[in-house]
Amino acid sequence: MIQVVTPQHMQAIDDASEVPLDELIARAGAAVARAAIRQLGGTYGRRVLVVAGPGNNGADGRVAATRLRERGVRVAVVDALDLPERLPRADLVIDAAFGTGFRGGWQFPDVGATPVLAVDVPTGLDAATGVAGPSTPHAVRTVTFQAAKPGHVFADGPARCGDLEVVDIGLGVDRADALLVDAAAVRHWLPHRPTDAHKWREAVRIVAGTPGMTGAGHLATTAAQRAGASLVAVSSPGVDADAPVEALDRRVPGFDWYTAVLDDLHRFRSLVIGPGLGREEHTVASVLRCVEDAVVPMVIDGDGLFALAWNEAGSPAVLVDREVPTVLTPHDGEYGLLTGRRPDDDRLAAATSLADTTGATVLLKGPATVVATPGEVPLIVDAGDERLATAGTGDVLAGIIGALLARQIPAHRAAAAGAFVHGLAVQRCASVGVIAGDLVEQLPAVFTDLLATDA
Ligand SMILES: NC(=O)C1=CN([C@@H]2O[C@H](COP(=O)(O)OP(=O)(O)OC[C@H]3O[C@@H](n4cnc5c(N)ncnc54)[C@H](OP(=O)(O)O)[C@@H]3O)[C@@H](O)[C@H]2O)[C@H](O)CC1
Ligand SMILES: [K+]
Repeated sequence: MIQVVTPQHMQAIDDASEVPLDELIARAGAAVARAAIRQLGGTYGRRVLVVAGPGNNGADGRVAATRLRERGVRVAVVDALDLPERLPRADLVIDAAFGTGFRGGWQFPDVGATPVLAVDVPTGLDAATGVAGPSTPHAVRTVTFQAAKPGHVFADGPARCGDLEVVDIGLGVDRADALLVDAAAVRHWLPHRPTDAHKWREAVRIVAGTPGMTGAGHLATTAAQRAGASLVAVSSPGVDADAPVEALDRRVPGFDWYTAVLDDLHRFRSLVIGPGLGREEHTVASVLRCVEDAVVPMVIDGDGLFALAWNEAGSPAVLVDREVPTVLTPHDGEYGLLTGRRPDDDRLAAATSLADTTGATVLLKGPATVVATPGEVPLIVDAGDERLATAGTGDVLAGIIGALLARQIPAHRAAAAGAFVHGLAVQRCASVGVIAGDLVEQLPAVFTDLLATDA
């Protein structure tokens, strides 16, 4: 997995390093030159323009200019603080104006359609958050050093950075602030089905869907089945017996459905609660009883999160007291309900603080999803795309995570693996018109591909 380190932490690593700064800059600049040559597809006859600033980012760019000239590339270097009226023509612009030391108020020049290669970050992109400035260029490639920064992954980062290349310049990273989840990691986390398997061994209990929202129960159920649950039992409180739910259906009518759920919960390995449950007072009360008394790993999603938030004074307490893992899956609105404040631009900090106050695993959904658990290095999943912002996809994710928990994957990894698989599923879907059920259909192929690939 790629390590992600905050800019402040990277500065501390630099300061503590025995490698002199000049040497780090020499290595960084050489790596930028190599990336430029790859981008240009050669050296002969190629022209490069380096926009170089006054700090170390500019120094990286000037070293790259020297290396490129040595290879026969025609290079012009312009000073970012003294730009000429007309920029020299080029096949590639290297943005070495400013990196992590930028303090705003400087505009990157208009380079028209010429591709931009960014050194460390495209100028003006906040390396801590990924928020772009007014003139931050859209780079085709960004070369960064030793570790990715949160800014490469969140907010405007992916769109502004283009392809991200992380180059080893010989700094030892003591600890990552987060890890970017990849296929090799997820493959490693997925257990093989044991030879002594039986249908109760990886059984998932789901409480999801109500009259008018039975689809949520169906999506969570089929997703859990396709993600390897050996048996799924779903309760959709209040849904009458004629409603079309295809999975094994144990409907629980009435108010105090929690007793029925808790009574045979010992047979199950995980519980998913919340998708499409509704927000009635008795639903809230039943959810809270389940959270208090269920002694299996649990995913709380959708209206289950609302129930926790509704119980304003007690919501962290009811979670802190749980002795088995809990996974919360909020989007920004639900995060706001739970904490009283929507997450700010520092999404790693937002997920971590909710995990710390609740003791739960928090999966904060977004274009880059963060998974935080007390005592664990946060995981970032950027596998999906904007088509996941479609009704019902969250129900699918909750079902997948429920199945992975039932398969005995620890909560932190189960949540991240679930988000990763969910992201791969949308990538496999036809380009437009994706509905949540399509993700479920893709799951067998996603797991097959994951397990088949060597990496
Ligand atoms: N381990 C690593 O990742 C390494 C990264 N390296 C590169 O170093 C830069 C960070 O270098 P730094 O010198 O700290 O910062 P910058 O190059 O971004 O720029 C700071 C200087 O620019 C001045 N500045 C900032 N904003 C403006 C502005 N709007 N107008 C004018 N001048 C500006 C700033 O002046 P101050 O007055 O604020 O001090 C500084 O002079 C990192 O991004 C990597 O590219 C190294 O290669 C080492 C290892
Ligand atoms: K830059």
